[in-house]
Amino acid sequence: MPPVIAVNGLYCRYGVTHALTDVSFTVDGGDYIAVVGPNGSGKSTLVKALLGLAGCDEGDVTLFGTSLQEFNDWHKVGYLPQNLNLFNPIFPATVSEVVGLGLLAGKRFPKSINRSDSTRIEETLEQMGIADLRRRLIGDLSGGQQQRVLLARALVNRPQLLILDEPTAALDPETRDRFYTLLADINRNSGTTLMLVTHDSATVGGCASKLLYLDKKLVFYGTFKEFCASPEMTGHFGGAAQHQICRLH
Ligand SMILES: Nc1ncnc2c1ncn2[C@@H]1O[C@H](COP(=O)(O)OP(=O)(O)OP(=O)(O)O)[C@@H](O)[C@H]1O
Repeated sequence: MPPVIAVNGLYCRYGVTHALTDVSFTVDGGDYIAVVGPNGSGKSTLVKALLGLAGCDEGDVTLFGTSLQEFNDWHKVGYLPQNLNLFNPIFPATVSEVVGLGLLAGKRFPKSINRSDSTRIEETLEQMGIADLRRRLIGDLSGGQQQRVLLARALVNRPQLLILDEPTAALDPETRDRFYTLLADINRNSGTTLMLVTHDSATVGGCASKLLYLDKKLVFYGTFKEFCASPEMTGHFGGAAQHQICRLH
């Protein structure tokens, strides 16, 4: 099986700003990668590069063994973006309809929801624990509930790879922890490969299998255990900062 993601010698910049320099790594099926790093370290740029949305000048990205230039299997990839644009209360769509949009994206014209799609939507709502919200208007829900709906929309196609860019930024700590538990269940139960950009490295360390630390270049990529036992990383971050990331390990 080819790796789910293979990045090789990636360089990305915005004008004169170098966002990523010589980044290479591979992600295997079933991995759960926590992508961390300071503000402006290139995390969102990496996500955009994986989705073919960043202008990178050098290097290759391969998804499921196919170079991004030829990759067409976008139904295998789910994406939850960073900016949680909370819905306006009068946005005229129900929870079921918003989740259904995730299925329409993968269809050719004419796009419509059939009976098996409706079953799939219902199953996904159940899985996310939001079936009781199905007829509510999305704009009437709390931030945590809306984020679950958007996660359901990203998952309704049953993607093999789910990329999440700071999905918990607008959530309170308790809702955030529940969201992380949900992601860990998805990874464990359906083997979905997860790539999660987060500032909660300590919290997510309890569930993610590997840590990818960016600071415009790849500072570290490996298991949390390796990170926590690495004298090189102690030298790089200082013991206190390393302990912050490692305290749940
Ligand atoms: N559209 C853009 N135009 C110009 N510069 C950009 C653009 N997007 C990002 N940058 C710059 O590229 C660098 C990497 O940004 P990026 O958003 O990838 O970082 P990040 O790690 O996701 O940051 P944060 O944690 O703050 O979300 C930063 O210096 C940023 O200012």
